[in-house]
Amino acid sequence: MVISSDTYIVFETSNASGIKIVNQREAASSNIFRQKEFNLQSLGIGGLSAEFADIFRRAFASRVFPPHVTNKLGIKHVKGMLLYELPGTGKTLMARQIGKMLNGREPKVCIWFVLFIYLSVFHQMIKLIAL
Ligand SMILES: Nc1ncnc2c1ncn2[C@@H]1O[C@H](COP(=O)(O)OP(=O)(O)OP(=O)(O)O)[C@@H](O)[C@H]1O
Repeated sequence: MVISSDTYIVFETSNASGIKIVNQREAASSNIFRQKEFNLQSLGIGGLSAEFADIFRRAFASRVFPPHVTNKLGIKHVKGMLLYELPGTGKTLMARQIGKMLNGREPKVCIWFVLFIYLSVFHQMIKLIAL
């Protein structure tokens, strides 16, 4: 084993140990997925495994690497995602369940953003009709 100035040593403890390691945030990998089971059935989501895998790959894959790795590789985390599909097909359900799984906040629909999208599409349609 070779230890250089680029070597990171990450200390981990088992949950039952009661020991909390602090001040190694830069080196430690994200623990948002530790002991989280991605079982869509148990989350009450049916038939969206492919969509979930896509969301996972795009939004969360980069977050499993420690910050020093993502910084060096210039990887930027995805911070937002626009889900689009027909009404009632599980977009909100999926966002809500993923949020719960990550101990995040309840998803909110930004009405101004939705309005902006509608106006943009409307504007494009007017331009097409005018041609
Ligand atoms: N794949 C699914 N598995 C289980 N329940 C689902 C699924 N898709 C939709 N539902 C149920 O149907 C209802 C509507 O779903 P949801 O609100 O997530 O749809 P949506 O795509 O966000 O709709 P909208 O575009 O109208 O906001 C919810 O009660 C949800 O639990």
